[in-house]
Amino acid sequence: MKNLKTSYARSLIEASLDPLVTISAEGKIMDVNSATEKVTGVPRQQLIGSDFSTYFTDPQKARDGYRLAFSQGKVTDYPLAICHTSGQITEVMYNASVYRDDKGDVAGIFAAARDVTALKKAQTELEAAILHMQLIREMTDLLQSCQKMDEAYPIIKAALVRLFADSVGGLYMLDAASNSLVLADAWGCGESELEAVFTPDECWGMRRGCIHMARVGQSINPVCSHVKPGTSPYLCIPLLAHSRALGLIYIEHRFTSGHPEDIQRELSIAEAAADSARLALANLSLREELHELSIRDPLTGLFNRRFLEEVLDRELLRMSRCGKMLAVAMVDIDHFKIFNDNYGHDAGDEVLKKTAQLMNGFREGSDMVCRFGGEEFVVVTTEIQPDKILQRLDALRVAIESLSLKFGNHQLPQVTVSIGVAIYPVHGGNRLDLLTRADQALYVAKEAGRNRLVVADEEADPG
Ligand SMILES: Nc1nc2c(ncn2[C@@H]2O[C@H](COP(=O)(O)OP(=O)(O)OP(=O)(O)O)[C@@H](O)[C@H]2O)c(=O)[nH]1
Repeated sequence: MKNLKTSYARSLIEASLDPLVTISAEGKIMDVNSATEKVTGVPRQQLIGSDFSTYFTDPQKARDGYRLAFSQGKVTDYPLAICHTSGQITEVMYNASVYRDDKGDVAGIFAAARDVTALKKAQTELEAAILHMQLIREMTDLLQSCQKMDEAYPIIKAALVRLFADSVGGLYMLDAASNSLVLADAWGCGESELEAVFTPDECWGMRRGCIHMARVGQSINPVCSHVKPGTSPYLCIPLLAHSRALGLIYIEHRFTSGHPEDIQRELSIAEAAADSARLALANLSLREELHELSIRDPLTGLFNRRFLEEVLDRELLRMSRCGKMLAVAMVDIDHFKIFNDNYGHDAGDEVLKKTAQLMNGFREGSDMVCRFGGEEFVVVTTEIQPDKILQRLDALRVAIESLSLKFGNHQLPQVTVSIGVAIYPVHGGNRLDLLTRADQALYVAKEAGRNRLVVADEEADPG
């Protein structure tokens, strides 16, 4: 009968998929089931009689739990990690209670472990997913407040660095003029480690218009030619808005594992981040295009009067803070009406364009040239030394005088300009005063015979 009971108890213990163990009062293993052999990788004969704590990643914590069970009579859901001889770790929760001998004294502990590795992994993944979503939301919020593309790049970069920890990557923007992707920002490496410029054709992600992942597991995806040899698995995330290419995010990433579901998760994160970045960049590029249109004169491509007024106010404030001087020069083409009257309006336009081109080439540093209206231009130069700027402006006048312009088969007459100059703070402290004084000086130049430069009179009143 006793044998029957023992055999019944053994069958029950062996039937359990959870590791079960009895431990003596001295901390030696007295009995185990086969689930314990499996989780430790150690055969039963070797386990029995050995110190129970040595099979855990943290033996001290295991001994503390054992003592707790001894003093309290039991412990529930005590977290430990069992280390297999292969190095594989199994996260477990222990439930243990004391057992007593015939006299009622505590003889040892009976402990049952529950494998919570999958649960823990799911928990970690959930926490990571929440963190990722928070980061992407934060990035989206910040991107919505950006006013320029340049402000958006560091935000996208910061989010990607955190989303793909330990990654190497780069943000490329498409330069429409040269049809090339230009590295705007890089992380996790020196910029020289990434290709600085390449064409969209060299990237499979750009060609396919979707995320391209290569060098991952068994993937047959081809490696893009912009990727340097010997790099880790990588992702190319094209930034396309309304099927217009804006740029590319390149991420060289140590994927958490080669498991398909892990790879799929990383792809989803990349897609969510790219969606947000794509929308924000599309809005910003549209806004920049509109802004550019609103500040340029369509005929000459120079800045327009509206932009001049905005910049001049800003620059005057800057000059007053740093105590430097600024020059406003009004440049007006002499007898411009003759070009229109004698050669037609298109010839007049040609003269305006060529003069504007020459003036644009004359710029140095932060000089700004704008078309003020009609045949009148304004040059603003900051942080000047008056003598030098007057010399440069007169050199501009001479250069215009030397222009040789043709329209169709006609050689056009010589183009000359008159220039009126006002200097901050000598001739005025604000935009209106300076423009008025420059205009008055221009009038004097015209009256004096044109094709000359006149500086505003220090004594005169702008009013
Ligand atoms: N072709 C062309 N002509 C323009 C444009 N804007 C203004 N004009 C013309 O420019 C001429 C300016 O002439 P005026 O202001 O009389 O002066 P001017 O002939 O330059 O003579 P001064 O300034 O006195 O030397 C006018 O005939 C305008 O119609 C433009 O965009 N294209």
